[in-house]
Amino acid sequence: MSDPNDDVVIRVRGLVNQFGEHRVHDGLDLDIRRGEIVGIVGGSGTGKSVLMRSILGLRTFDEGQIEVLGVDVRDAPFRERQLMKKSTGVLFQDGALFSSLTVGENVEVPIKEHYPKLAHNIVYELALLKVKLAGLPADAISKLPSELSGGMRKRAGIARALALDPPIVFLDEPTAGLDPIGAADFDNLVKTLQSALGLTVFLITHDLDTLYTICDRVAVLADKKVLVNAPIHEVEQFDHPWIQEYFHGPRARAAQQQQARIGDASAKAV
Ligand SMILES: Nc1ncnc2c1ncn2[C@@H]1O[C@H](COP(=O)(O)OP(=O)(O)OP(=O)(O)O)[C@@H](O)[C@H]1O
Repeated sequence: MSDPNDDVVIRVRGLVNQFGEHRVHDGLDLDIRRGEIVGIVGGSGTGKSVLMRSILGLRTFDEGQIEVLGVDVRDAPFRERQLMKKSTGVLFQDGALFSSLTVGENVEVPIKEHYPKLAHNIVYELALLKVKLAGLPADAISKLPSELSGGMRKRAGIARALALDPPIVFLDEPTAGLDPIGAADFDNLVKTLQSALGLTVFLITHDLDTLYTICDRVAVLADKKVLVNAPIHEVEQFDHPWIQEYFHGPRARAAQQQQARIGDASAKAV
């Protein structure tokens, strides 16, 4: 199915997900290209998390085909699927850190799982590197998640998602529960990681500021499909009631104005 020369790193075709009588996805297609931050939006219950879990191989979908980095997430041999797993880092909505482990130990979990023979001091150094990459102070490595603020816990989650240097990361509502300054800081971190590491980012969000500030494309889930997957200014023009309400309501206008102010400030700074 995939052309090795194209730059699509996640390819979803004809995806169907159904729970009993309830069909959540019905023939959903989606392409995500290397190095892009793609915001996944849609009303509550439109199946954003189910889509993410399907791509990650955490849910057995009912029909369709999904490839990540050219590997069929369902039908490829076990070894290839394991390699694919190493190539994807995930930050779940609640952070999903082990509460009884320190931040460093949390980051070490995937490293130890995939490289069980690595010397302890090297595992520690790698974990420290990821903690710093996520913008945490070095001493956060020995803290328990409960000793950190919400924003710092999200950063610890990012450090763990980056533990194995994956080229693709999945973020589920990363700015939910953060105050506006914390959310903007987190957006900056994601953007910086994208440019520094060339990361591809699959980003589920309801946060309009995030969509306007850092997303290269926005994919809208509605009517059991991806309605549109395009730069935000094209998405805004798409003729669909949910899109019109979402992108032209008062919250969207505030986000657009904020984005225009940022644009003006950077133009003046040049
Ligand atoms: N394990 C499950 N069993 C039954 N129904 C499920 C299951 N997982 C998800 N669903 C249903 O699938 C639909 C999509 O759920 P999903 O969590 O993907 O939505 P979402 O778009 O991420 O929503 P939100 O924005 O509210 O987080 C919902 O109606 C949900 O109830």
